[in-house]
Amino acid sequence: MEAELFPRSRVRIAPGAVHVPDWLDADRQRWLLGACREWARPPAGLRTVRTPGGGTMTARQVCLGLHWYPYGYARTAVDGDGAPVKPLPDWLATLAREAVATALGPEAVPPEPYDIALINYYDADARMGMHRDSDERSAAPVVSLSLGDTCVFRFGNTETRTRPYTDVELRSGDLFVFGGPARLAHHGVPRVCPGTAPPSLGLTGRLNITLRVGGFRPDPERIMGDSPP
Ligand SMILES: O=C(O)CCC(=O)C(=O)O
Ligand SMILES: [Fe+2]
Repeated sequence: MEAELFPRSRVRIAPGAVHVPDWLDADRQRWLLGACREWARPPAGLRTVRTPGGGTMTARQVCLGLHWYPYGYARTAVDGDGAPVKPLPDWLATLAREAVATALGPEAVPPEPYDIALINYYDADARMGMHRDSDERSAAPVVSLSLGDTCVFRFGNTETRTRPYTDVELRSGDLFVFGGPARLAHHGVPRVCPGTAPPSLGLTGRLNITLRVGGFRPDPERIMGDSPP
């Protein structure tokens, strides 16, 4: 972990997109990491995501609340072991609301509860291409929490996958929230910086947790999309 002379300050990266450095203290990071390790176990645990074009995502993923697959949501791990997705605990939904209030202000906290978490694990070579989080039906802000290795997080625009964008260093404990006019901005992770996790955390690699509101009706088994890859 790098130690600055001055603490890093919060930055509004774009209207509706705010980076809050060091939002999670060391104890909360450890707690969250312990929880991620449990969620990553089968059934419906950490998996490699296959894309419809025949490729695989380099970040591996586990979901809570609803299961994301390219490109929709389901109640079971339709592209994994088929088991029911693990529930999203109330404390994590509450943490998401606190995050939005901190980053964007209390008026930006959505009325509906956060009901989806996507947890991505990046090893030293993993990255994530520019994309939009557009499979949800709600406009509620996306909350992103980072643990472990630092990464370069690229936050772009709603129109194109390319410039203009801003590269932000996300470190262990950082919060990033994007909502309002930034909710559908393209973003990605071009690079992880291996060996930069705080040694006391005990994680090799990087974990990112995004919390989202699905905005789906309670019933159907497969909520969007057609067949899994
Ligand atoms: O790992 C990150 O910081 C971003 C993850 C992301 O964009 C996603 O899960 O959709
Ligand atoms: Fe995303």
